[in-house]
Amino acid sequence: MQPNTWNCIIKGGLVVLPDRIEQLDIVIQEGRIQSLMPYQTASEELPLPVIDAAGLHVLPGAIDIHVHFNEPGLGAWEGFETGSAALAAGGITTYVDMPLNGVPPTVKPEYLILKKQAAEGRSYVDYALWGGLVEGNIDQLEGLAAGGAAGFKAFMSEPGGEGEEIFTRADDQTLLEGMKEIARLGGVLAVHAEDEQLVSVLAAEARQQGRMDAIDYIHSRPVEAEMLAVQQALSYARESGCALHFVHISSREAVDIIIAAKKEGLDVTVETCPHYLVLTEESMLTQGSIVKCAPPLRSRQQQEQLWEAVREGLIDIIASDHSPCPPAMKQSDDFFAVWGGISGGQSTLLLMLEQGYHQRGIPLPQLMQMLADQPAERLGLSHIKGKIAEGMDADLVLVNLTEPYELTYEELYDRHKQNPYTGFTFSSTIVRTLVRGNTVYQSEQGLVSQPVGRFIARQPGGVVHG
Ligand SMILES: NC(=O)NC(NC(N)=O)C(=O)[O-]
Ligand SMILES: [Zn+2]
Ligand SMILES: [Zn+2]
Repeated sequence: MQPNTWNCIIKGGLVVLPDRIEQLDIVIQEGRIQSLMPYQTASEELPLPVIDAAGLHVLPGAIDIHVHFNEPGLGAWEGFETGSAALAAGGITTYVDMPLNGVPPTVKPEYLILKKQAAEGRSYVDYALWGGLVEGNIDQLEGLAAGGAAGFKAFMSEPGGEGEEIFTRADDQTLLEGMKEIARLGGVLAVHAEDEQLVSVLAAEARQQGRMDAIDYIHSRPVEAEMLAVQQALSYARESGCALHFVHISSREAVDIIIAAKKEGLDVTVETCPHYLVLTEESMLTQGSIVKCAPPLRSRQQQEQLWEAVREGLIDIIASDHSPCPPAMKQSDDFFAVWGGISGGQSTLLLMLEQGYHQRGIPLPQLMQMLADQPAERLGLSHIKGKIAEGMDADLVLVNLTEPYELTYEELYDRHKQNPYTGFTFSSTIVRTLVRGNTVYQSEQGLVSQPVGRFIARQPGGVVHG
């Protein structure tokens, strides 16, 4: 048997397939789904350990393509062990770590190797790694792709950050030339789309006038800044032919611009995050810096329009943008100065089940398209991850949709436990998380295995396990 893979049968669960839900037995061999069999036809034949899933739903393990775990260099902010433990407890079985907020940032092949070494043997779930596109590193992109980078990330606004070699904003020329190179490599570029010119002028004006509260921060990063940057990035995608992914889109206006480009035939995808669907600018006024993010939380009306986009199937991917920091970096009277980032990695699936399925009646297969199938598709992982089908990795989450679960401070596995939904009671409980057939988390016992996660190297034209 390959290391880190397991054999078992998951019996009688309500299995969420891409287009329907069916009661099935799932036979797992060598960490892969060997067969999906009608209920009660598998367990007698095969001498395998049986996991009884009667009364539970079996979902494909969620795939979070947008987390910041801060290693190498800034493990005190999060780190692979605590970050991936939080994801395992939240039913996430694969993540893709962002190239910034670590030291050094992942902008050279040798830095990608350092990150792989930092993660080796320390992740509870499988992972891939983003490379970065920054000013002056276009000649490094081919080496990053050869090293297995899942794709590339660029910022159109200043990302901020710490360390002597921080991740910088991609100016227009870097963005366009970088997209041409990424298109040549057959890769994808993920973009933080806010117009730096507009947000920096508005922030400077506010600070000159001594206006440095949460509301001033919110007003300094209006929806117009997101729309401007989206339009600019799309114009470069048209010119370069580069596949484009917009991270953490916060407004329906930006979604509509992206959908129009999709209809033109551009290869473009759109991601939003649970915090834009669950929290509003009011939350930033009441909960303060723990929910500071860029783009900022929007109005209730914006939120409902974003939910409509989710329901209409216009949102390709839901990702956490788990972006932690030491608590001290969240404390300042100047709201512009505190770290921007929300630590929601453990609660993405719970929130989307709660507000998407329970409250808005969005079917589970449709939810899991955004949480698993389409994230895998975007990063060339979809022949091994992202759905429940024969031959796929046995990355599964058993959920009890009728058992309430309180996300207490003690239940949080991330390092600084700054999850804004702490204390919230959900209608569903994540009962068990399996990575390639191995149970890594169980609701009663918590983490129940060593870190079994593996690096997934993306090779041009396909993916092989690292
Ligand atoms: N430097 C960051 O981690 N930034 C992140 N922070 C947010 N979104 O507030 C991001 O993804 O832009
Ligand atoms: Zn961002
Ligand atoms: Zn981010």
